[in-house]
Amino acid sequence: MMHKAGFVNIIGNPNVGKSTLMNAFIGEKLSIITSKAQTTRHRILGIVNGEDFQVILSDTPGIIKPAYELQASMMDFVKSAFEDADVLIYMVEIGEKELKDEAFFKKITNSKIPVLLLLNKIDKSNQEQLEEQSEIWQNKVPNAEFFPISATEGFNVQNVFNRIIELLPKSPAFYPKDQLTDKPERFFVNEAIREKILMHYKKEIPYAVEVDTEEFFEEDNIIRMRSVIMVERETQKGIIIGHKGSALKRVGVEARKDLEKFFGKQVHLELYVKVNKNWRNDQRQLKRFGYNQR
Ligand SMILES: Nc1nc2c(ncn2[C@@H]2O[C@H](COP(=O)(O)OP(=O)(O)OP(=O)(O)O)[C@@H](O)[C@H]2O)c(=O)[nH]1
Repeated sequence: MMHKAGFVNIIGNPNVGKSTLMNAFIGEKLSIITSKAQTTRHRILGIVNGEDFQVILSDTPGIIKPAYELQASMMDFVKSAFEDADVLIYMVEIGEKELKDEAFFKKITNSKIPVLLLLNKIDKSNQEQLEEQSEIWQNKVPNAEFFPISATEGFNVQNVFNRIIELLPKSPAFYPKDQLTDKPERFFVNEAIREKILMHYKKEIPYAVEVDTEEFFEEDNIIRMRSVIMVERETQKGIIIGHKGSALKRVGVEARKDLEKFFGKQVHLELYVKVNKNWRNDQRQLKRFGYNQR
């Protein structure tokens, strides 16, 4: 039996649905999803295994013009997406007319790697709009194969996946077949907590937050975790904690429930909040959180 394996990188503007698609492929909630832009900060590797294939997916942060150091290093992850892929997925959404970064757009239209152009969220459109946008995008990226999809409804998702398998090179697997991701367990703890923070706090708070899981200790029946929520200012700390600790408690309870599902085990999660001034602009700290590869 012929075995195929390779790397698929998903790129596109913030909030178009890249994480949702990756999770639809994988069938697990690996990448956090919220309705705020810039949810994804890292490249996340997700692996879909079949008897005769292994698809290794990277979900990249949305394309943005960097305004501060964190964003600059996020864009480094995106650049690296062009270097190691066998298939590129370029995702746009209904209503989107152009890519903000022209240099980047050129890279896609000149790509030597096969490009699948996915027009996502078609569940939100009518037939007329769908036809109009399909034409616009096919003209803009003539080198790509075009698929209208709905990542949340699962429309056309299987066809895209089948096409990926066809395009992958003949190769043995790169990772053990029972592996789902290259990220350590602590990473998913951080992400689960960050998801709740994105959901429950407004404005600049989620963007000023980093989560670091300092302890992850697995016993027979329970996993004990301790995580610190870092903010940039004292005022933000107060907001995160909330009146009599109620806001923080809600984050903890909801994250714990998700983590219990994810790990299939009882979880004890201890959360605390710490002020860490300016972490987003500090090269050394960004490196420590795994952002900076320069
Ligand atoms: N209606 C509709 N909404 C969708 C679809 N796919 C994703 N969304 C929603 O779009 C929002 C953003 O989805 P994400 O998957 O986080 O987007 P992303 O491109 O990974 O975002 P960043 O990480 O910020 O780059 C979420 O609210 C999703 O539920 C779809 O097919 N239809």
